[in-house]
Formats: sequence, structure tokens, C-alpha cells
Amino acid sequence: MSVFSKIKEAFVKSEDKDKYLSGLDRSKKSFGDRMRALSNNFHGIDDDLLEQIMVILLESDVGIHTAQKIVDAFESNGKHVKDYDSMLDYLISILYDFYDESSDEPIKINEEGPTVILMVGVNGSGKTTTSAKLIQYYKEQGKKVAVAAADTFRAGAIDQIDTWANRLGVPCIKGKMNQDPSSVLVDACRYAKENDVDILICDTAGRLQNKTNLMNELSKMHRVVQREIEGAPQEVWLVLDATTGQNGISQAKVFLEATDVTGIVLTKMDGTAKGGVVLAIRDLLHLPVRFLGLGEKPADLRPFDINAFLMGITKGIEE
Ligand SMILES: Nc1nc2c(ncn2[C@@H]2O[C@H](COP(=O)(O)OP(=O)(O)OP(=O)(O)O)[C@@H](O)[C@H]2O)c(=O)[nH]1
Repeated sequence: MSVFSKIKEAFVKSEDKDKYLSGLDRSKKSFGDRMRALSNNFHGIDDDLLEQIMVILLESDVGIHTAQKIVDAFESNGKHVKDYDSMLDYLISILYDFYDESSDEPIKINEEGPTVILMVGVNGSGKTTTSAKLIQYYKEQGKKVAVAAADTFRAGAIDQIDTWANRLGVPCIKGKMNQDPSSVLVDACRYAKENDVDILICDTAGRLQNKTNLMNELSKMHRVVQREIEGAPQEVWLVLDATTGQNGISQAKVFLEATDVTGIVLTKMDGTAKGGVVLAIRDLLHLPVRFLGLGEKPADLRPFDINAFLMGITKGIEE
């Protein structure tokens, strides 16, 4: 079976396919629909086609460095491609190989006690909303969930997550405005241990004042959580706003230098045509994309699925 057939088969079986299709509609317009337009004038893989694919990738926010690598891979192995349809199948399989999910570790779960997930990222990236979405996601999996409101910096952040926690029926461990976020995390870890919580989601502050302060704050959070629960934090997820595209990647690099990030959550994918940023993130940050935010409601989060993503951004091709 060809790579493309496998992608398509996995997509058809996916429970999340409708959500991916609706959430990625804008990216489909910038990528899939524009690829489809190339069928009118297809003469095989020539310089003109390569240039057009390059432009479409750039306009989907894949970024020049990553787009060049993809076009090079496409060109060097594409001798067998004779018609437009097989060219598209082949391009999708190149993107699939490029993402290379086989190198990803599964999400770490602590079997002995609470699994601690630290949410980091700049203010406004969607951290608090994503924390709420994760509460719902893990609750639906039958897990006992609690949340720590450790963003003690932004006015309103504590109330925002507290309100979500109440609505979703999970405990919220919170501090006061301007309290040291690490002290909130200590209380939350102790609560989680005493109450047999499976998943503790920690909404932290997104201050990007300067790298040294950010590093100090994040390493302190790591330290205190580690002291309370062995092996914690099991996951540190950097929340990035997809609508900021390549700028988000520069921001991400500052966080990566400051702490051990284990995965990316890409929010607001429904609000952007820049879905190609997934490929740039993978190429430049070498981290797994763990979840996609495909809307504002708690139910609008989906585990990242490369098959569904690729079919979501190219579905227009099929119609
Ligand atoms: N359309 C859409 N909007 C989203 C998504 N995720 C978050 N938002 C919106 O983005 C805005 C910012 O989200 P917040 O969760 O408050 O951002 P934050 O990073 O927690 O911000 P701070 O609390 O300031 O750190 C809100 O209006 C959210 O509703 C998403 O996946 N899709």
C-alpha cells in the first residue's frame, strides 16, 4: 500500500475527521484549493511546478527554510510522477515523511501517582483556554483531573481558570495575585497526591520579560514540582498561537532555551490559513505537536494526528 493510501485509510477511520475538516477549512483554502488549481496546467515535475509549490508552501506559512527542504525532497524522488493526481498523492506522502511521527515518544503518564503537565507560553497564546480543554479531554478519558491556577501575574487569569474548573466540575488549586507561582504548584501537587488525582494541569504565567527571569521562574517551578512528585513534571507543553506563524517560532525558541519543553500545543488553528506552521515547528523545534486547538470551546481540542492534518489541509483536492 502506498504512503498516501495509508494516510487516507487512517483518516477515514479517525473519529476526529469532521472536526479536523471544519477546523482546518481556512488552511485548506490556502493550501489544498491552490494545489488543486495547478491541475489546469500540469506538465510534470518541472521548474515551474516546483516554484508554484514553493509559493503555496510559503503562503501556508511553512517558512523558507522548511519549504526548501520539502521542495528538494519532492524534486529528488519524483521521477515516477506522470499525472497530476499521482503528483498530489506523492506531495502528501513527502509531507508525511517530513513530519516523521515515528520518532515521537508517547505522552508520559505517571502510573504511580499524579501526572503533572506544565502549560507554558506567552500571554494570549491560549494557555488558559487550552488548560480548560485538557480538563475536558482527560475527564472524558475517565481520569481524575485537577488544575493549578499558577498564573498569578495576569489580572483575571485565576478567575478565568477557576470558572472553567467549576463548570467542568474539577478542583482548582489557586493562589492570590502576585503570589509566587511555585508556591501554588506546591499546594497543587500536595492536593493531587492526597486526593489521588491522575492528571494535574498547571496553568502558568506567560511573562516574557527577559530570558534570565523566565529561566529562573521556570526552573524554580520544575524544581518544586519535582521535589513534591517523583519524575514530575512529566510533560511541559508550550502553547503557541498558530495565527502568529513564524513569529511564534522565534518566541518558542526563547522558551526552549529556558526550560525542557516536551511538546507543543498549537491553538487557534481554526482562525488561520497558516496551518503549514505545523511543518515548520517540527523542522525547526524538533518537538512533537501534541494537540491542536480548533475552536474556543472546551470540546475544540484534538490530539494531533498527522494523517487527519494532511487530509484536512488538502481535502479540497478530492472534491
Ligand atoms: N478560535 C480559537 N480561539 C482560541 C483558541 N484557543 C484560545 N482561543 C482564544 O484566544 C484568546 C486567548 O486565550 P487565553 O486562553 O485567555 O490565553 P492565555 O494564553 O491563557 O492568556 P493569559 O491568560 O493572558 O496567559 C481567548 O479569546 C480564547 O477564547 C482556539 O483554538 N481557537
